[in-house]
Amino acid sequence: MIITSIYELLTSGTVPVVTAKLFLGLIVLLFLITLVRVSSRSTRHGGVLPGVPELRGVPILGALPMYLRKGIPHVIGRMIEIGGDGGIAYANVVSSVLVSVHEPALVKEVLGFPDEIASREGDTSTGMSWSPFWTLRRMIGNLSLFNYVGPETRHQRSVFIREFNSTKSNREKFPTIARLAKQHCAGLLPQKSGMVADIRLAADNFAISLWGDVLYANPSNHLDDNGKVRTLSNTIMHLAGDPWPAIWYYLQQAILGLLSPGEPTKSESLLRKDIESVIGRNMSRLMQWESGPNREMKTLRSLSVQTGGSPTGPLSKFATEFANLNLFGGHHSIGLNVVWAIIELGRHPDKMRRLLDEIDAVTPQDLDKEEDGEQVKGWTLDWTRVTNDMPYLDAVLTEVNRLYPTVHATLRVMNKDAILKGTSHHTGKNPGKREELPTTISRTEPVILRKGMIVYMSYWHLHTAKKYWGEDNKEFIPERFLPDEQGDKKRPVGPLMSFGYGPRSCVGYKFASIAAKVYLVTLLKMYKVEVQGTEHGMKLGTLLEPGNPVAVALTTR
Ligand code: HEM
Repeated sequence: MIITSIYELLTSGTVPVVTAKLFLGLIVLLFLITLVRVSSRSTRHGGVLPGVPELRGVPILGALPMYLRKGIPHVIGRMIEIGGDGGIAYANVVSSVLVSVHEPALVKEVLGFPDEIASREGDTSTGMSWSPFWTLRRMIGNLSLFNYVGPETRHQRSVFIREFNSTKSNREKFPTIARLAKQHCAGLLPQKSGMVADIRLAADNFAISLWGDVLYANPSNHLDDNGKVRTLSNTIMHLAGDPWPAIWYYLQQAILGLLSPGEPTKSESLLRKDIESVIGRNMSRLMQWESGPNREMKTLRSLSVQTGGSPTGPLSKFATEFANLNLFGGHHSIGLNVVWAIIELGRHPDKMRRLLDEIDAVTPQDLDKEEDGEQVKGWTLDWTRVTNDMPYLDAVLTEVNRLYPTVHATLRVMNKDAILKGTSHHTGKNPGKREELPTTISRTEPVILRKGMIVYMSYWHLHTAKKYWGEDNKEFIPERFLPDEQGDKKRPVGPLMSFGYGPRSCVGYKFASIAAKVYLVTLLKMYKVEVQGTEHGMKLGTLLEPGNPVAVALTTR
């Protein structure tokens, strides 16, 4: 409230501009001094990281100006450059320490740490955390599996895995995925061929509709309230990856004492209200469905029942948390997979041809089939054929996830001091039997990661570095994942972690992958797709996205 009043006063024109600037400057100075004091309390460790290259910034603030101006992906990129073959570098941001670990063996070691040693949020009791997961938690309302730690996590993961990563449950969801993919693709061409569509919007809408149907029996989830789910999801995604909400939060919570730790700000509360209204509307749909003649249990209810909820009525705590999380997660990852695949296939007509041949082979035209009791001509998608008989499709998606990992980086905040064991090995290949990948780490003493340090790991770097992938590291070559004509796999295959690694890796990727595959196959089966323009750019924000909209011209095949 005070912030809003100050802001209103300063922008009302009643205070001279110079006074306003001086006043704001004073607040920022006050904030930075407190930031230095508080952060130094949480990361007091002297000597920072002996022997590890430092990305130097400006006095006192360190890399903060770079972080605020260019974003964290840029800071990570610079640390990777200076860290080189050592696989590790650091930067001070005021007196927080950001570390980049970017050598596969070391990354696996950090991602393998249990929660008590390293977690996504770290200690948030000071009200300050650079971790985007801390901002995310305030926006989507308390906890989700992303920030849970402790013994309960294992049970939660197993429930998710059963529901989204198991063959049995994805096979059950397959008819819904295939039906919605057909409906959405057909909807792209209401009147005439040659129409241009925004493929990002189209694929996101499919994904939102799919989640709506699977969770709540609401396939029009993408249309309700003029596409509110997509807008909300975009807002959450962009705010979570932006450092400013963390700074403003700290200013309001720790300096001005306007909030208790973890309490959302006014704008975060408004966002939460919007989320609640979307979920409330979806819950009414679910209740309607459950009171109807259909006996099939929707996924959200199933998640609820598996975690102690009753078969009707309010959801279990776990299922409610997932409903919140789902507003942010799940849509973009499916949509982006499709968009990058279309961009790259558009750039490589030979690879598009090879994929089309495979699609046509598994979806013969003029197949006589029965739909709603009538014999119709058409094509159909079959679970077994998509999952077993489409190796090229699989290779295309794997290559898309290599070059464009939607989650391009992650972080862990150290909760305790821990030795990075890999750094005690010396130069050479495959030191000990701990790691299969070549490593060039050369160091005389091991690195000790200290409590409070924030360790970033760039999946995108691991996926595209020349030293792991060879000379054609940046090229789109799905064939690298297939055997050659002699049945040999000759190309070097480096580290692949698009779905994370270790005890907190992705629990939903198989569902996401089958959804992206089915939509892609359906789109390419129905239309000749021509990507418009060549410069789509690449934006490393919270997720890895194209920098510009991707328009495609569609002609019926
Ligand atoms: C192409 C699609 C997807 C990609 C690229 C992706 C990627 C990832 C990655 C990289 C992580 C690990 C993050 C880290 O190391 O900190 C992760 C974790 C997670 N993912 Fe996914 N994901 C996808 C789809 C999904 C779907 C559909 C769900 C919904 C069920 C989901 C739910 C989660 C959850 C809950 C976690 C946290 C798990 C834990 O902390 O134990 N993901 N995902």
